[in-house]
Amino acid sequence: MLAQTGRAVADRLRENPAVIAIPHDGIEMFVVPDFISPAECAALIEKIDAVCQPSTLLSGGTLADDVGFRTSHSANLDRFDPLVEAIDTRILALTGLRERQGETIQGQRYRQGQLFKPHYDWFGTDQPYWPKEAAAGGQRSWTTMAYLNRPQAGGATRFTSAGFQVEPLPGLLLLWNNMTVDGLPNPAVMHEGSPVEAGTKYIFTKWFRRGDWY
Ligand SMILES: O=C(O)CCC(=O)C(=O)O
Ligand SMILES: [Fe+2]
Repeated sequence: MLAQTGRAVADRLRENPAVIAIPHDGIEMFVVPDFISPAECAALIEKIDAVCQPSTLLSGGTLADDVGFRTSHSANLDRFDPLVEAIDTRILALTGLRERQGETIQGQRYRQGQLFKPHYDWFGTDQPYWPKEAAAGGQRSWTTMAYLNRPQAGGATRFTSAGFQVEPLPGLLLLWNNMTVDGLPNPAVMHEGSPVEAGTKYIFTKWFRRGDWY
């Protein structure tokens, strides 16, 4: 099931001329330049600033005790906001995923010195949070993430095991499959939001579940 989802999305992305595959052994990753327009980036940044709160980690997880692990601010955007809805609709058309599989778009703001240490977006099924997540659509299949601006220095998304990084390029959508081609959690997709060295970094993330998130 997760293997099928992974393949269906990847096949659809490969057929789309606007999508660029990032070739890397063992990871399915793609980018779409200019997916978010400059006006949309600016509007999203305003919305993020208006509602963001200190970012959280999954409660009871092994990482939850490390206070310096994720020092950014996060904003759960209103999924019925017309701009958010429009972007959601484009991401669904791009990926072929179902609306109800998608978590609400979450904005992230990193000020100078802030970071998100190396982690997986997939859930550890041995973790205390898992029963709750299992009931809320289950495992995360695809991550979609867009850069809304470029900080003056730092803030790349570094794939720490795979050994490459994606630089914040405003408007760029980055997509990757959190699962292997066999539909199992992929150890190769460990990544971090590396520290912003100067300026502020704004992104959004939207994760997709195996089943219905809501
Ligand atoms: O800030 C980044 O570049 C990565 C963000 C991230 O990994 C996440 O929100 O799950
Ligand atoms: Fe992540």
